[in-house]
Amino acid sequence: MVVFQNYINGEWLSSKSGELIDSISPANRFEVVGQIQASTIDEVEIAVQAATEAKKAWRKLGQYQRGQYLYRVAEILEENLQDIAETLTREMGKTLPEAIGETSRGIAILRYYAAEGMRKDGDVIPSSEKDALMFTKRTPLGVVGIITPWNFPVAIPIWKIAPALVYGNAVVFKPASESAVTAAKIVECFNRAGLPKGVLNFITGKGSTVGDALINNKHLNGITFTGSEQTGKLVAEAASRNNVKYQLEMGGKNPVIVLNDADIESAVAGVLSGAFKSTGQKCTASSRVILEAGIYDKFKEHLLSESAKITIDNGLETTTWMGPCASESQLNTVLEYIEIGKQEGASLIFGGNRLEQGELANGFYVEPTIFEDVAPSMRIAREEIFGPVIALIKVDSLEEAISVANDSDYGLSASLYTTNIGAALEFIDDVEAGLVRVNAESAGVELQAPFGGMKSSSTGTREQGEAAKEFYTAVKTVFIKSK
Ligand SMILES: NC(=O)C1=CN([C@@H]2O[C@H](COP(=O)(O)OP(=O)(O)OC[C@H]3O[C@@H](n4cnc5c(N)ncnc54)[C@H](OP(=O)(O)O)[C@@H]3O)[C@@H](O)[C@H]2O)C=CC1
Ligand SMILES: O=C(O)CCC(=O)C(=O)O
Repeated sequence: MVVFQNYINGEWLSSKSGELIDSISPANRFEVVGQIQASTIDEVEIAVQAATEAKKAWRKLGQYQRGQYLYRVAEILEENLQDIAETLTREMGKTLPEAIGETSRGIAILRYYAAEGMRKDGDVIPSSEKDALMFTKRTPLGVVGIITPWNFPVAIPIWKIAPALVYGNAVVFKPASESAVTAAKIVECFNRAGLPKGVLNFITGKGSTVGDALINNKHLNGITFTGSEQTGKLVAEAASRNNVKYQLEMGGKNPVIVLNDADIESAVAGVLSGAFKSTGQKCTASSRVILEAGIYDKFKEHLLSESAKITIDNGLETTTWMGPCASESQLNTVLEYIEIGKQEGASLIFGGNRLEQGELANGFYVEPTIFEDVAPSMRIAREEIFGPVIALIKVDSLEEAISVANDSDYGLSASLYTTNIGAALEFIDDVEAGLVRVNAESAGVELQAPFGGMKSSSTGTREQGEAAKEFYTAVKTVFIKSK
């Protein structure tokens, strides 16, 4: 059994608790992928102290030199791509091609932020005084706490750690327990790149203890979090209490509108991929499919025939299109929502069952599931399920479709399928979402563009691309006169 330690002040260390947590494979509950430390609250404090001690030298090193470290991490991650992608699939369940894609994305993110090392960190602003020089200069926050979920175990940690580091912050990183082995392997790439001690610290353990101690630590200068709305609220409360800058990425209930004039093939392909890839466990996953009445029957028929072709099995098998849910609790949530949908009076027209034939009985497999006759007020049309379940909703016009799409507490991603440019422009203008997609699926974000949502989906400034700088730095406005 491989045991993964914490990484604090440049050293891999076992927790003083002496307790370990098994990280199991969702494809087979009897396979333990590795064991992680059930750390103590004191160890969180030690990790924050290590970051606090390291932050000044790291800031003084300069942005260019910090970027050079990220290039080295990218190279090491690339050398280990296959192993890390396989670990991701074994630990979290998504298919190997998806895991390879995600790990490659992690490498690209590292290189993007490595190059930030050579980009500007301020602007010159004309002063009203003729002999003065006035400019802004970005400065790091100091110590940033990073808490990540299990659904993108490589990409999300990297899209938080890489900008945090290049902009000069020291980091304490607590990953989701369900994907902590993959996270440890990512941290090892930073270690092998020779990062100065204390600049990146990694601590595992339960969210309710280790995560709670981190978000309530008074020495943090920033907290970035991706996960559930419930935990996000706790992060916001703790950060507000301690006057710490924070950024939250939480849920979605992402609509896909398909108009009568849409290309059916492309709309069905987009819905299948957006709703069922990664077993629907993306905050950008499509969950409400809002169809104009004139295309409803044809779309439904094609969607059902394509859904029937989905192969479900262990993500390591080359023939698998969709893997298991990431955990037993996630599977149970999905099954509960399927029951809720039936009780609410929606019609189940595809799937709806746990899969338990042969080896599948040892894992957390569920069929892709499609409901119709779904009213926008039903819970399956309002609450985030985070599984392969979609609700078909019939509407009579674009205006009604946008109104249904906006009738949600969330506003992360929204798609429209149409060949009418006027309809596309109206949608772009009126839909309440941070990611607005036309003739493209709701999931899948580009690393160089801002990522985040409206309403309950996100709080704080955007992640990724250049936008990340807003969160990880503060602006100093400098004014200089010659005498
Ligand atoms: N926006 C997104 O991308 C995601 C959304 N979700 C949504 O959340 C639901 C539940 O998933 P779940 O994994 O339970 O999400 P959580 O919000 O519980 O977990 C996200 C992260 O927060 C940590 N955490 C948990 N409790 C606390 C706490 N009290 N203080 C500080 N950190 C904490 C977790 O640690 P630990 O793993 O140790 O509990 C994990 O690292 C999903 O069904 C889905 O709807 C989930 C994942 C990603
Ligand atoms: O759609 C994507 O690629 C990213 C989704 C995401 O960030 C998430 O599910 O947390």
